[in-house]
Amino acid sequence: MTESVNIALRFSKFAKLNPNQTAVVETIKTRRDGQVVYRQLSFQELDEESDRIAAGLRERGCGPGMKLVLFVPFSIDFVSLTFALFKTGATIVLIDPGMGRTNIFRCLEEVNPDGFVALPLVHFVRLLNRRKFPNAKFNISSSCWMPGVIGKLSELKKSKAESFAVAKTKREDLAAIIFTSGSTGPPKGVAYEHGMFDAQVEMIQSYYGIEPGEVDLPGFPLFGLFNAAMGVTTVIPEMDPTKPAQVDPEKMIRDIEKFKVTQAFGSPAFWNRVGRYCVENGVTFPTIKRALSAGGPVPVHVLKRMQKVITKPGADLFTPYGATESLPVASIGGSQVLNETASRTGQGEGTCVGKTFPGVDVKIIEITDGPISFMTDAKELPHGEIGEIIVRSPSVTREYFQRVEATALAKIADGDRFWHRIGDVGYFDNEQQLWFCGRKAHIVDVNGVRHFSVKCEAIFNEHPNVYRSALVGIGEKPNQSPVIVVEPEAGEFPENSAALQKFHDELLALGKASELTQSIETILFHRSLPVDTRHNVKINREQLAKWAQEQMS
Ligand SMILES: Nc1ncnc2c1ncn2[C@@H]1O[C@H](COP(=O)(O)OP(=O)(O)OP(=O)(O)O)[C@@H](O)[C@H]1O
Repeated sequence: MTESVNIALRFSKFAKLNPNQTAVVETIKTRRDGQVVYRQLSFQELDEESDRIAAGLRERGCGPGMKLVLFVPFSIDFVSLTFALFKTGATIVLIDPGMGRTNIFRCLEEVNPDGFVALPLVHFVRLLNRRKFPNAKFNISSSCWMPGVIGKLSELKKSKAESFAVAKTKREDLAAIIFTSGSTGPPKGVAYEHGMFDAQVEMIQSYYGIEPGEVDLPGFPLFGLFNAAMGVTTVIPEMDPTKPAQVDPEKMIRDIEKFKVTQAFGSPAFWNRVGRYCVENGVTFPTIKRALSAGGPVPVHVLKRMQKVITKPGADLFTPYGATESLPVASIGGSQVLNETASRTGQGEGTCVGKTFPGVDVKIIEITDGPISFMTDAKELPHGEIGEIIVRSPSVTREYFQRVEATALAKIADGDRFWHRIGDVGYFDNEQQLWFCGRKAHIVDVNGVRHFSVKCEAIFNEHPNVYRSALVGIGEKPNQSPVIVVEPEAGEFPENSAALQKFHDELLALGKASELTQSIETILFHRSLPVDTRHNVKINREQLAKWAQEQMS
């Protein structure tokens, strides 16, 4: 008999062995006197609660083959509902609330869900648009009763679970459909099989040496689920996970100190804000063993500040590299970046994302736009040459949900296995370290010469008054005009023409001094570059190109 694979099984197994360890903590409210009220569940309580919810869901007809949209905020209920759904064998559809109404509707219609496990407000919107979701009959409200719902979460929590058994999910069964952040084109539904989540948990835990009993503050909800499967306590941060750039550092510091957090995950925008506050106020994190940051390159200034904040010997800020479709791929620690690779980044060599995880294969192939059906059609490039990054591992996803064309563009068959084209460009150096040079869609082609965004921007980012910059191309490939759009550091925006001229000339001189950026003659200043809604860090260069064109005309 084949063994069942499901991260809910990992979680339950740990809960049986360590029933009293705290599994999840959430903030309920802050009293008038400033005292914060928390709610927490032990592993046993979370396991039993998710069993009862799963039994209640199953009683009402939920099971394998069903696709249910889970739309509740990151909370204890989110964690117990997710494990309950995994236990029933149903497929969870996860949508980022930050992706905007139009995208949310488009994604939901595409999935054609069998129902919604959601907040009353979501049910209200569902009711207004019921024709768009013809199959959505299995609807559960997370709080009050709504028309068309067949149950409430509070009722599910009272179900009898004595004889409940977890569905026998196989490695290839569909566990979840998770949408990409849509920073290059519309978001796509990534089909996650149970075996892929399981491999992800295994790889992340063993690579970083994450031990049961640790305490994590995950700025990104998916990490909360992995924690429970690793025996790690989750402290749900009091923040809007769709707005990491606006996180309140004081609240993060409060919880990191109170719960002696050993690990915290946040996008570079999260650490930028927290790190600045900590350095300005002399705050350090002596309990943190590892901070993690992903979603885009982590700027050197962020790493430098965090190095002052994370004081435990041997502790570091790591920057795992990967994507929704393929996580993890590679990783590097902030101290290695600062000691060894940052100076090369400043000279335009790209961002070093480190060595690949054990069990992950990465190749660099010649850059092409169309689909590549078989690996025999791809041309592998030697070390040092920039090409498309492709990846193969047990956690890499096989397809986009019902998107044949997008799947064909992103996957390459290789015998009975396959490779994922991550959509990024980069190269391997002689020490087998992977360097990220930007997204393939962001290459600017100047008379046939490819300009890679991350490499070129780094030259301008060396100016002390530049917070970040973005390379955009005006016109059609291969004859685009390159433009660099600069967001100055706070308080450094050139407010008069003399300041503007000076800043402009300094940047132009920097650009002219490097072979990579010699052709860039147009420099524009922007107060706040448009960024993605999930990590608040990926610059929307498509939108910015239109803005640049308007400015120039
Ligand atoms: N450590 C890192 N350093 C540099 N870039 C990173 C790092 N981690 C992730 N990225 C960038 O983020 C991308 C993955 O982003 P994500 O999966 O959130 O959605 P997306 O790819 O932006 O969505 P879409 O495919 O819809 O545009 C990677 O391909 C890479 O460009």
